[in-house]
Amino acid sequence: MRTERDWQSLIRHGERLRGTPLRTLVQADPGRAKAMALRVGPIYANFARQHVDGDADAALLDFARAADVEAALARLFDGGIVNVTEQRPALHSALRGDIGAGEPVAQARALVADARARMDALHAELAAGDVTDVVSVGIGGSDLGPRLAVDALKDFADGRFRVHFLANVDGSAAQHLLRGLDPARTAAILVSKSFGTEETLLNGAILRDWLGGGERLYAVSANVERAAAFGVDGARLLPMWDWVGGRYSLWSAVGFGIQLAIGREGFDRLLAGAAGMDAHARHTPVESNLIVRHALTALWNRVAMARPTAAVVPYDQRLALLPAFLQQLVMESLGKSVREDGSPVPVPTSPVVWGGPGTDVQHSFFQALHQGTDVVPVEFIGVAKPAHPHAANHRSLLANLLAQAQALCEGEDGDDPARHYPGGRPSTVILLDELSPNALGGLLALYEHSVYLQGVLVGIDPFDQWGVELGKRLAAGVRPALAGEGGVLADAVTAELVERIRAHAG
Ligand SMILES: O=P(O)(O)OC[C@H]1O[C@](O)(CO)[C@@H](O)[C@@H]1O
Repeated sequence: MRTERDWQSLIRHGERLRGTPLRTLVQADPGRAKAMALRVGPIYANFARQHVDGDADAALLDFARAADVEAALARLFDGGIVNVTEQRPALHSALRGDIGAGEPVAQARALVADARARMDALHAELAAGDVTDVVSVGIGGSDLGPRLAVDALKDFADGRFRVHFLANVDGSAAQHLLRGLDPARTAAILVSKSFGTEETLLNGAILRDWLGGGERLYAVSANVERAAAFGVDGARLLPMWDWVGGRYSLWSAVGFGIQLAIGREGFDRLLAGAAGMDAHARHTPVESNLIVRHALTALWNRVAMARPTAAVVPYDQRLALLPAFLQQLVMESLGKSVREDGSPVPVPTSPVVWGGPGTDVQHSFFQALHQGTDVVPVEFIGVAKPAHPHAANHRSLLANLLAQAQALCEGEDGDDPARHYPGGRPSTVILLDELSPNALGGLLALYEHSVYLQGVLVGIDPFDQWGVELGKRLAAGVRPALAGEGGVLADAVTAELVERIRAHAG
């Protein structure tokens, strides 16, 4: 656990640096552009426009060493109990490579190999039939990662299946999706680790009825009994395990939809990219470890510079869903107020993560980034090589990315206050050589491990999500009231709102 003194050192460096404009730091040292950059395989990251100097950097690295991040990474990969409140390991790395050691990891890997073989068999069975469309039904971690990967990698689709996603319990989502599909040529995969998630069960029931039975109904779950009770044949059930967190699960059978979209080889390359990042995380000293640098930068902005939000802006339409994926990964993992031992966290935790694809968002929220009263650190993501022939568009896209990052940092003085750009707004630029399955795998693994280390640095459990439970419990009481079947609702405001809804629900 961290001590107050450690935090004070970072906070003091933050206060000191507030007196030195970011652009002064950047302009004073032309070597910074190269010195503060790292490359891991197809992923290059440049931190030169973070508001950090040599002394602050040294303090951050000291902080990481004092928290023994290397041992923490070894603990993660080797199956240590890193999910303390649930007393579990978090073995997502065992889904994609052979980085870890020890008996729990070996056992996990054997289960994973078996699951992959079953995925291949079901894939072959589906491919041999006349199914053209597959609907992956799930929410949160059982949706966001696979949905992002299928969308981001559509240039790599083998064309055999169209893969769709259904998450929201709003019936409009199911209605609009199914309107365009033929039940005779559609299969559904119900993806739910718990098989107890209300949204997935309700949408799953719509799909089961619409398909006319369980013949083309598949599931991925750790709860075999509940899936069977729902009507899923054991032969069409793929496994999940409690040692894989939902938001870290796209590499498992939860990503079956990804395999159906881009083929077994494409899925393998996605996993290989993540495994490459695992190896980098495990074997690279802290000062040149991209994961450590990324995590320390996030910690710096949140704690030392007290930035309450963080924006993610991919300049690539194929990564439009990345901000939504990162919202769950970061905010469900780090949105905690107590440490593993139950004591209050002495510093602010998860930033509010938000964002959208450039250049679109330049025409919506960038005004506030440039001239608003809050400083928002931005993570820009660009892809060097396009997957289309429109070279002029691609140059424009990347020119905008580079110009925005420069403008946010440098600003521009103006006599007219309305036209003055204060600058001093930090950003990181991440460049992928191309948006391949391998590069996407590496990028997502980078974020996973950075979030884990941010949890370690703060002392919280990044693998639980108890905060989501209360609302779910209360919804169970409100539902009958909405149907007019409930008793008296204890909360007067909720009761009033129920009455208003019932007056118009029809
Ligand atoms: O896979 P399941 O069990 O349906 O859970 C879906 C999602 O719900 C959550 O538990 C949050 O409500 C997430 O952590 C999880 O990814």
